[in-house]
Amino acid sequence: MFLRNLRTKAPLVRRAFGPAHHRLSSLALEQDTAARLSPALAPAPAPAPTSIHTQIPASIPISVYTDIPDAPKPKKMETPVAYSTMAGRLQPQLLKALDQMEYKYMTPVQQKVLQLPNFTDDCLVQAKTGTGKTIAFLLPALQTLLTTKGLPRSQVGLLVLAPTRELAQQIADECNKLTSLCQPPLDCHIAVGGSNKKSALSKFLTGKPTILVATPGRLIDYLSEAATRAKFTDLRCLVLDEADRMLDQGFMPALVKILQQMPPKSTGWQGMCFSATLPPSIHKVLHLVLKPHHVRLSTIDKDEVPTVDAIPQSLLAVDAIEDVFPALHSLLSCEKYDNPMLKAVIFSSTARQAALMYQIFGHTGGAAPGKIPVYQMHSRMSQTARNRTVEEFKATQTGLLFASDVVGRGMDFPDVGLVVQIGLPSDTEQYVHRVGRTGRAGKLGRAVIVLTPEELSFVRNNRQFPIKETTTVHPRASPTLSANIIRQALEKIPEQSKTQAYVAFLGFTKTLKKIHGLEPSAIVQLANRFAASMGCTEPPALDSSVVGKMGLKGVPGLVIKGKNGVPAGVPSQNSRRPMPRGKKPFDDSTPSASGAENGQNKPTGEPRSHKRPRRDMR
Ligand SMILES: Nc1ncnc2c1ncn2[C@@H]1O[C@H](COP(=O)(O)OP(=O)(O)OP(=O)(O)O)[C@@H](O)[C@H]1O
Repeated sequence: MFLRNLRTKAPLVRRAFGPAHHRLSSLALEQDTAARLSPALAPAPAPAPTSIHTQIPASIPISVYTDIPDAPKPKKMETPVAYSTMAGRLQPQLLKALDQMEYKYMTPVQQKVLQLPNFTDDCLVQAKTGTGKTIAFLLPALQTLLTTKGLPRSQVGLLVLAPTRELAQQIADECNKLTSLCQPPLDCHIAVGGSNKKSALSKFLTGKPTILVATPGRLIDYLSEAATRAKFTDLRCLVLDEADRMLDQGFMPALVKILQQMPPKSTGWQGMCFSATLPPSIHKVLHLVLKPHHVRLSTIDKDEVPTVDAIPQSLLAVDAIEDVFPALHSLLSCEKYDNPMLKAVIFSSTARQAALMYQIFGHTGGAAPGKIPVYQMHSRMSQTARNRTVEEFKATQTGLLFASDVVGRGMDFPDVGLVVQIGLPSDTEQYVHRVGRTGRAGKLGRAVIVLTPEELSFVRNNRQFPIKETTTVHPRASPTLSANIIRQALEKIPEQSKTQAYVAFLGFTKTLKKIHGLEPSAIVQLANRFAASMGCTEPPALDSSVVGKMGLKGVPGLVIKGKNGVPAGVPSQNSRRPMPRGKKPFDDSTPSASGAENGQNKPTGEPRSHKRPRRDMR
């Protein structure tokens, strides 16, 4: 495998993934790199290398990582309990549906929830990603709906709130499977943004929506109508999936508005909060949906990390931001070589970067390894394109999905074997959820995080995760070839895409100022190097209003339209000569140099969703 036993060869690996000009550089350049990196990472100076690579100063002191704990030993599996034992406690039509879904045994979280003496208790439930929490909250809630006398089917008895449209749809799909045998039917409606509100609302008002799965924004729209509000007077259960997200500052105002339109908690509706991560910050707001004496369940031990044990987590530390795309290319090529049916999700920090990487690796740039479909998923796409991507990526056996965090939580894409995170997640919880897109339902998976020196503090500050620095150079890895393929791909990417990715990078990096510890001028410098890594010969020119909104007015290094000799309203010519340094012919000497494998001759990775992204959806 590509990423193994790094410790002995780390300096070599990092050199291998440096851009062409790094690798051609003299010792002086390497020393310069070391000086640049050490302050970011190591409190102590780097130990002198003692290996055969003595002539190469270790840019990152290996000792920094030696105390990262090994992956925890998997917990002893408890004997699974069959769903058939729930006869008498769950309605026969639910049990039959579970059987049809081939869910013979309860997962641990399902077992814990279904062993509660009372299915109508308020509860806060934590269980690892991919362990069946959806069924764990749906079953007790559906059981209540099916057994409560006097609940009119045209009234919403169960309301599930989820943070994203795709997750809401996925929950509704699972719910429909569970209720498929119920007679009379239990109708599940969905209220999410990006769809035709008028027709969905009309169906909701004229139909029998006993269950509603919604995202907060669209539900608030719905609730502005008195007739819609009247549908909730008999509410029996409210579930917050991804509860910590639903209760964070971003969603809190919307949640409060929704709760104001619901019957008061004193009417007795049940509150259920589920997530793989429950940071302490949520406890002060739990009272909004849970009674003070609610039940707390967890399948995660106190001293255990919330990531799945069966997912080895690796760090691929690159020398510099310029190395990220070539390193990713090399990683994916080697992974594809090892596993021709590779199915991977590659997360980016921003929608624009996800779109850019889709272009680099997909139809436009053609840098993906041969014969692998490439998909994109982010908030800048139309909802139709997003839905199509979800459907197709769920169904495909192999493919690369370049995604932003719209699918970072909750989404269940079967058989994803690899998750790659490019750069920092927005927070520790998001790291856990992204990793959790693989290794689901007991399957195997691996997770890699690709970090630049400026980002390595994430590993240092989160030693609870068993992240191992990666090492072994894969025999098929050819950094020169990867750098060249990426350079060629970047030449085909429209300048506008690069400018958008640059602006998004600036914005995101600024929001993470606390993590980076970077001053505004350093953020701009880093963003300008990101621009260089996209093949821009100068930083993209920005409108001064954009710069003002980001709070970066007057920060040196930015190119402002109408200033710096750049005409107003005209984008800078930043992509005419991409990556001018280190331009070299393809490295045909490596085994993986065939055009078919590396996409030199034709656009590899046929895109599956190439509808033009819609502007500013978020
Ligand atoms: N009892 C079961 N037996 C077999 N498979 C199951 C069972 N329950 C759920 N699954 C499957 O496990 C997978 C993960 O389920 P689910 O999406 O509910 O996980 P989750 O815990 O909510 O994950 P996340 O934290 O990422 O939201 C799904 O593919 C689901 O079909």
